[in-house]
Amino acid sequence: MTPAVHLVGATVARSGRVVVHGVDLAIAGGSWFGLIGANGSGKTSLLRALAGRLPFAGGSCRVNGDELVTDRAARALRVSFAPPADKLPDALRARDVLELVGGAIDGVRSRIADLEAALGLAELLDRWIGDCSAGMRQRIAIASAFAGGHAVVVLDEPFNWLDPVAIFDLRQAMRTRVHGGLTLITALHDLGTLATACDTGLMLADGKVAMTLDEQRLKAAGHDPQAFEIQTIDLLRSRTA
Ligand SMILES: Nc1ncnc2c1ncn2[C@@H]1O[C@H](COP(=O)(O)OP(=O)(O)OP(=O)(O)O)[C@@H](O)[C@H]1O
Repeated sequence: MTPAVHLVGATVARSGRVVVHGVDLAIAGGSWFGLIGANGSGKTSLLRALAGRLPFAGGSCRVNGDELVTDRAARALRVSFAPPADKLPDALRARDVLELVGGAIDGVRSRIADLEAALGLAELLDRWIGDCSAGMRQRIAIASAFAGGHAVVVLDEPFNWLDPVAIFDLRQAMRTRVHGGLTLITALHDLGTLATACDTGLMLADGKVAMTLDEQRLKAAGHDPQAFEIQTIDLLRSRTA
């Protein structure tokens, strides 16, 4: 079956320096892919390029079979990406942001009804972003990634700043969406979520693939998250030493 996302030799440069070197990965439709790695290992650069927010410097990037490596605009249309929560404009309300991304608010709310409770959105809609806490901004940023009804959604560390209840509820709601066909790609620093919620993934180190996490490996990780955490931390330490 054609992967929802297929990268071959994907390369990304920042300020003229290559920071993602020839990454290969294939993500099945209707699955949750987790990207892990040390600070500065290239996760955000790779995800921003996939979502058309940065150019690729080389390689191939297919989305549902279509080659889009040189077409940033097409990637941005096909792959939704949550804006960085701290970059949301203070002078807008949550409902303005959601309408900018997804059109009339009633349509957006029906599209994200299953996430509304997890994100506590009803209480946020009319709040000015300038008056929001970091966790509230993160809730709005995540809601906006789903507002357009995309089938492929990229979230860069979505659980940052969220309280434990929101993390639990959002993880469950996103898992249910993945069962329903969503392809979800997230950078994560939380190995527990990787082990228990993701279907596949990989570890980046210095912009290169350091470990591929296939379905079998993550299933085993889900059965013994502690052992997985120890092995993964050891590998992360050895790759950043
Ligand atoms: N705007 C930028 N301009 C130039 N270089 C950048 C920029 N943003 C990131 N980089 C560099 O690109 C490399 C990869 O950074 P990136 O943000 O992709 O890593 P990351 O794995 O997402 O890190 P973190 O876990 O800290 O978010 C780093 O060496 C970083 O210094």
